Amino acid sequence: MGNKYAIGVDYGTESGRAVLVDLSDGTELADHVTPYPHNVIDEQLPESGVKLDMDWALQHPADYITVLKQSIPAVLKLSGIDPADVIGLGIDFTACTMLPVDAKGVPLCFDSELKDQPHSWLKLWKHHAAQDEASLLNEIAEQRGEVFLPRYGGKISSEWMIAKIWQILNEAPHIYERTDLFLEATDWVIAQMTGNTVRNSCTAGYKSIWHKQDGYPSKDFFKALDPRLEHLTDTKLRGEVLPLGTKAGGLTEAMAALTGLKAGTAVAVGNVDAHAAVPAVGVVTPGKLVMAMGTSICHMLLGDHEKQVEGMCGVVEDGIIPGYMGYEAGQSAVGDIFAWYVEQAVPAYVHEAAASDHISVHEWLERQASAYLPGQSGLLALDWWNGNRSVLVDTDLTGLLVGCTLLTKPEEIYRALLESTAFGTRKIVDAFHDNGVEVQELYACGGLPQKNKLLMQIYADVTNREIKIAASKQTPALGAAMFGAVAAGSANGGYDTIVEAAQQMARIREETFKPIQANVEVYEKLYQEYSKLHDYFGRGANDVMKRLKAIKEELK
Ligand SMILES: Nc1ncnc2c1ncn2[C@@H]1O[C@H](COP(=O)(O)OP(=O)(O)O)[C@@H](O)[C@H]1O
Ligand SMILES: O=C(CO)[C@@H](O)[C@@H](O)COP(=O)(O)O
Repeated sequence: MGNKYAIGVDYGTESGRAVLVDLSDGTELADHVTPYPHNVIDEQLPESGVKLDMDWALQHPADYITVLKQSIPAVLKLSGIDPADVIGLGIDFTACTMLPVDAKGVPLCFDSELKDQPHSWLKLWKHHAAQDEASLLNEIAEQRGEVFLPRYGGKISSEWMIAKIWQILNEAPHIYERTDLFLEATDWVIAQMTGNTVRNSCTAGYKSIWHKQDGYPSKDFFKALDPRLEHLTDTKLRGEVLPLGTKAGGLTEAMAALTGLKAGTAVAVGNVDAHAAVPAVGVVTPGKLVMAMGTSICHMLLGDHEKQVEGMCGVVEDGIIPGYMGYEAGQSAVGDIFAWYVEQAVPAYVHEAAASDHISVHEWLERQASAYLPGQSGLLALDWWNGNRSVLVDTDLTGLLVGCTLLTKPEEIYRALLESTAFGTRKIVDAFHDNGVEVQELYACGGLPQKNKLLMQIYADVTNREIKIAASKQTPALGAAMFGAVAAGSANGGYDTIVEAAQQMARIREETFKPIQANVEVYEKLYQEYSKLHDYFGRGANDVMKRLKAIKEELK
């Protein structure tokens, strides 16, 4: 058998990327990025211009097919390989990114009667408008002593499936009625590729409160939320839940024509972006926390036992690597905070200086900020520009910057924002480690480790741990390709397990970031201050952030 290949497609927040990988050693022969034509829809619906409320974030499902149509032929062409040698395909996605579909699997937003109605659209992971439903769900689950709650750190997030579905039911009952299935976008794309609608155990476990042994929460629980939800899991959430790496089916003739691949090519069940990245950096055992660092951060960790950790996103058996408990935590905004600052708050002279140095504003600010020592700016920030996903699990929290004076410079604020996100990660690392899920080493992948060395050094200093960096620029896509190879199986030139695939294909860089002791000591002091602010504003001593939000909403 000559060389065999797999393609992984990573569906991020703003674009989809395909990577074509040699299965013998993980070499990436080609990659291609397709920005979503409609990007994130958070102000008004396409065509109709219907305005969206605060905290909404939608996407256009057709954009995902555009990614397949553009990026797969592009990687085939760039690599020059014979498409018949591509034996497996995998995808990974942001999550919970969900949509309502009709009995034929067609998104309701494609229906001309419904397309002007926001709830018929696909809700992106960072759609945060279902907080009321999430809060009530948590209250009811706690009162009833639901056993699932501790598995999700004590709180179900407004980003996840049940809160989003409930919001649709509350605000647009007719859309709920018209829905045949609520699907994760990752499962919908797989259904388009294979003609088979199946759910994957990763999104079902982390985002839809599904458990390998117990299944979904009871009908009684759903009835207690709202009698109309009583049969949700047998009806609109029905469907087989398959483990990661399972073959969902073969590529359809229509998709083969669209992509240039062979019909029947093995396609793995869907996966989540951050989770797919874990085997792609070679992590298949406990103790190693993988950070997928981009617009947000997802923190992924394996454990031998199910432990309770405050505010984690969840622990799911086989949720990342079969045979282990997969733990997830996260920060809802990281790169997004830096983007906000660069786009909304940096003075014109900085943009001009960056342009004249032929570097990006981020790079200019990083260079200037690198000249400061930890603590030298006198600034401290809370990283809640898009709420707090772990450990407080509260999307109504907002950002904070303390210590500004008339002498404060943009690069000092930029540095304080970088540091605030590192403190947020430290909270998560401590929450795991102190609750018996050990964190010995950190691994980083995603866009940020490639873009900002200062950021990575700050993370090493704040967490006092060495950080290893993924060699691939498209780590989740590489992981998705590895799962595609597992779906194909060794008999076809792939692999039988993800562990075997990781042994052959995963790669990290030689360069690592090691903590610098002098920095560690200053950051320890700053972290103690961060923790005081974190608890004061985040644990109810002063709910000013929520009151400000309420006043803003009243004035809408
Ligand atoms: N030099 C930089 N330093 C820090 N952040 C950056 C830099 N350049 C871009 N970013 C941020 O990187 C984020 C995009 O990360 P990336 O991993 O490419 O995307 P995604 O999260 O969609 O997968 C954006 O939020 C952007 O603000
Ligand atoms: O929430 C998850 C995974 O559970 C992510 O999909 C979400 O944070 C989006 O990730 P990106 O920032 O687009 O890489």
